[in-house]
Amino acid sequence: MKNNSASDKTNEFEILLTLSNAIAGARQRADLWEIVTEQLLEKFGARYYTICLINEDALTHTPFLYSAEKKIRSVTGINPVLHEQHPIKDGLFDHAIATGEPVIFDMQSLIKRKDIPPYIIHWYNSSVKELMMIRICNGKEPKGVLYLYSVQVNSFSKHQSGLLKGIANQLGTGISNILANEKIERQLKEISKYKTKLEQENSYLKEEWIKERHLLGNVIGNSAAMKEVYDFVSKVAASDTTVLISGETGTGKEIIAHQVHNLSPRRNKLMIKVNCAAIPANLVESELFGHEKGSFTGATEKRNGKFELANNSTLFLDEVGELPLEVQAKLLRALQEKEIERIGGQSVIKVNVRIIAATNKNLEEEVAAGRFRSDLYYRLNVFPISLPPLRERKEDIPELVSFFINQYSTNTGRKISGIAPKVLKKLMSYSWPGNIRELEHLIERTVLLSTTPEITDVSLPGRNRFLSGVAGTEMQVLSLEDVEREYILKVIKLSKGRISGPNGAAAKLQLPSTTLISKMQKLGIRKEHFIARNDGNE
Ligand SMILES: Nc1ncnc2c1ncn2[C@@H]1O[C@H](COP(=O)(O)OP(=O)(O)OP(=O)(O)O)[C@@H](O)[C@H]1O
Repeated sequence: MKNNSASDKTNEFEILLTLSNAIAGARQRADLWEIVTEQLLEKFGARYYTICLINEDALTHTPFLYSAEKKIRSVTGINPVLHEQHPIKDGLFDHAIATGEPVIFDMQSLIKRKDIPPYIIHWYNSSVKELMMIRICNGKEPKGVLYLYSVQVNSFSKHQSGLLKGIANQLGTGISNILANEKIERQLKEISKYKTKLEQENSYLKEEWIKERHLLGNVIGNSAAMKEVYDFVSKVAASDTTVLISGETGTGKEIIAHQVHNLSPRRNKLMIKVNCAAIPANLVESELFGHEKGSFTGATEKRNGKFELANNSTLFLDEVGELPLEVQAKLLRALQEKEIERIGGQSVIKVNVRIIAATNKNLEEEVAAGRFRSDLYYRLNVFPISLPPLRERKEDIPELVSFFINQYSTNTGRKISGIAPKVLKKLMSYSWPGNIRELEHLIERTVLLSTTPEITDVSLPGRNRFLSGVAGTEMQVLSLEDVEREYILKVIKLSKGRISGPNGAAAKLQLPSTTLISKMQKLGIRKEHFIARNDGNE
């Protein structure tokens, strides 16, 4: 294509038309790659090509489309398509942009120039003899440069200028369309990721909503101890006061937290729960305060924390005693300042959150042991509500039992009408270390296993720890070991968990503390037995 006769002109026009149509139809990079590789190169006698585009910084350019790297034969083995940012002012790229006309270089002489860009050296080492460059514009805006490489000398000619300029213009429009498509695809992907995240969040909220509705009105118990709790709940609910609910495991701390929230002006929004013990220590902070994308390894997405989710609502911090000390400091700050900062975030976010915290630990002891910040303890302990263990409100057992029988027989479709009085007596004589949760699970199991309309037996845990003084005629016979164990536990609790010293359990039992400790080991009494049941009165 070196002459410029009339028939060549017609030919050029046809080529331009064909290529323009093909380029206009390209939707993706792969389409354009095929057109350039299969239709354009040959027309110009080129073996390889690169299309380099100006980056957003307007200072550098990067390869956008290029010959299949496997096909390039380089004597050094180095691929000349360098996937990096090259300065626009590299003496060639800027020259092509500035002239707007095709520029042709003989590689032999080009290589002798000072400060030639590294990619030129590599193309030279790939047996390239000639280079032709043309600016690519979208309308008037320069987008990049098309580099055509020939492995023969005198392949390119100035006569090809008109055709090449026409094609470069078409390429400019085609590339802009492809970039716009890629941007839309990226955005769609983002939207779909965001949608999945929202769906997950939504299903969490729905679950909590169902739970909350279910819990409303289902707080059972009319004992004096529970009436006192309800009284506290009704007094504190309407305010924004921080509530600290304490009690052994399974005493209903969460159900009471829901009650406080549901009686508060914030009830139209969901109470958000964080179980501080269930989340690995290194993730609690992000769970509470959220994080920015890339703020730590694994933070691939920006995430809002539960504090933000609970804005204008209630945040329930379950098992607050398990919070690592450094997160305690951040929680304190959030409570004091009423603002939070996402991990890796640059700004603070104002939040209006009512806090309800719960713990089955004795937080005063945790403070004394240096495991819980005293300033945070005082911040949380504004309005304490202590839930009694089930063994201290045994009069609630019959009502709870019939409530759970009802609930589980409805759920499982079994027709269980009630429980035999002797079985109820057995339940009332048990000490319920797992409290209402333990009772609930036992009834659930029993309902499933029951073959009669009335429950005639229950299977309590192996070493049944029955209480003395049970009303009724049956006397539960305990092993001596069980009695000893119960008694020692009782004395230790009476001594506020102290074993040795003048007010310790050993002194009260008139035993050397070493003897008491070895007895405790023999009987399997561990610290959590008397610390968890901090106010037991068995
Ligand atoms: N007064 C109650 N009436 C009816 N069900 C109750 C009552 N108290 C607790 N429950 C039920 O007992 C189970 C345990 O209650 P909850 O989770 O509120 O206890 P918790 O004190 O928060 O326990 P943990 O400290 O182990 O988290 C739940 O299924 C709850 O519905």
